[in-house]
Amino acid sequence: MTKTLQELDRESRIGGIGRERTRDVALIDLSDFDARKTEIADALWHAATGLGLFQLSGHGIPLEQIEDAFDLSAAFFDLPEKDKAQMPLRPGTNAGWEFKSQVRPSTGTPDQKESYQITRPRMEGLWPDDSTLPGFRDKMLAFERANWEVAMKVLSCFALKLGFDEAFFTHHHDQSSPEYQSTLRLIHYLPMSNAKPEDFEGWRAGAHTDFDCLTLLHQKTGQGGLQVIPGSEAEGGEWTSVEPITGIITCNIGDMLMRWSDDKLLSNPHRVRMPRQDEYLGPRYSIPFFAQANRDSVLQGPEKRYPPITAADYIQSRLSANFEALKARKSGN
Ligand SMILES: O=C(O)CCC(=O)C(=O)O
Ligand SMILES: [Fe+2]
Repeated sequence: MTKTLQELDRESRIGGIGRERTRDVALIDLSDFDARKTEIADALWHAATGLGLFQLSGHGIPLEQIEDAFDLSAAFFDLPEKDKAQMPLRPGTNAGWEFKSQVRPSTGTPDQKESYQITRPRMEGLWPDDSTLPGFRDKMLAFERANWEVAMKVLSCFALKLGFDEAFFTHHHDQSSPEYQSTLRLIHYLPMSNAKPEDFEGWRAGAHTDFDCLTLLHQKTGQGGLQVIPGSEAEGGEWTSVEPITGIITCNIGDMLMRWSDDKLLSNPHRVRMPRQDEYLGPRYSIPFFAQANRDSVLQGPEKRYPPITAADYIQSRLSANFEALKARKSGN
C-alpha cells in the first residue's frame, strides 16, 4: 500500500488555506436519460476525467423530497444530545451518529461537524423512535434509494465508456445484498455566529478524497464552503468554490472508481472551508450519498493496472493508511 501512503502524504501537505481560482464546473442535464444517453455519457466522461467534480440537473429527485430530507436532517440534529448518543457511530461501519470525531490526515484536527450515517444493513438499534421523529426512517430510506437510482444512472454511463456491461456497477451496488455498503450521510456543520476568532482557523471538513466510487452531494442555497482542486495541481493550492444550489446535485468521483478505471476517472481533493467573519455564519447542512461497491465486489480495471482487491479490503487499507498517516503526523514524522 505504498502508493496509498504517498497519496496520504500528499494529502497531509495540502491542508493549508491556499488561494481561490475559478474553474469550469460542468452542469450536466440528465433529463430524458434513455434517449440522450450517449450525449450524457460523453459529458460525464469529459467532466470526470477533468475536474472530477460536476453538477447534475434533471436527475429526477423531486425538489420537495430534497427539502423534506433537509428538514428531517435539521430535526434530527435538534434532538437532545443524550438522545443522539443512543445511536452512536460504530467505528468503521458508517452507521450512526458522531460529533466532531472525524480527523483528516490533511489537517490533523476534527471536522467541525456532527453527522448521522445510514448504511442499510447496519442500522439495527440506530434509528430514532418513530414517535420522536415521525416518518424519519421510511423517508430517509426512500431518499437513499432515490440517490442510489441517480448514482446507478451515472455509473452506467461510466461502465459503457470503460467497456463494461451497462449494468456492471448496478450489480456491484446491489441493495439486496448483506454486503451492501453504500451510505447516506446527514451532515450538520456547526454555526459560527458565536465562535471565537481562533475557531475560524479550523476546517468544517479538511481536504480529502472520498473512498467510494461516486459521491452525490446535496447542498443548500446560501450555505457555501465546498471547494475542489485537481489532484495534479494540489500543491499549487488554487481551490475552486462550488456553488451550493438546493436541488442541484454535486457529484464527485471517489478513489475506488479511480482505481477501477485504471486512473482515468479522477478522485480529486475537496474540502469545506470555514466562512469568513463577514459571510453567512449560520449552520451548513449537507447530505452526501456515497455509492461504495459491495464488500465482496472485486475491483479491477479493464487494463488491469492494479491487482484485484475486494471492496472490503480496499476500504480497510484506506482506513489503516489514514490511521498511520495520523499517527505519523502526531509523532512529527
Ligand atoms: O459537506 C460537504 O459539502 C462535503 C462533504 C464531504 O466532502 C464528505 O463528507 O466527504
Ligand atoms: Fe468528501
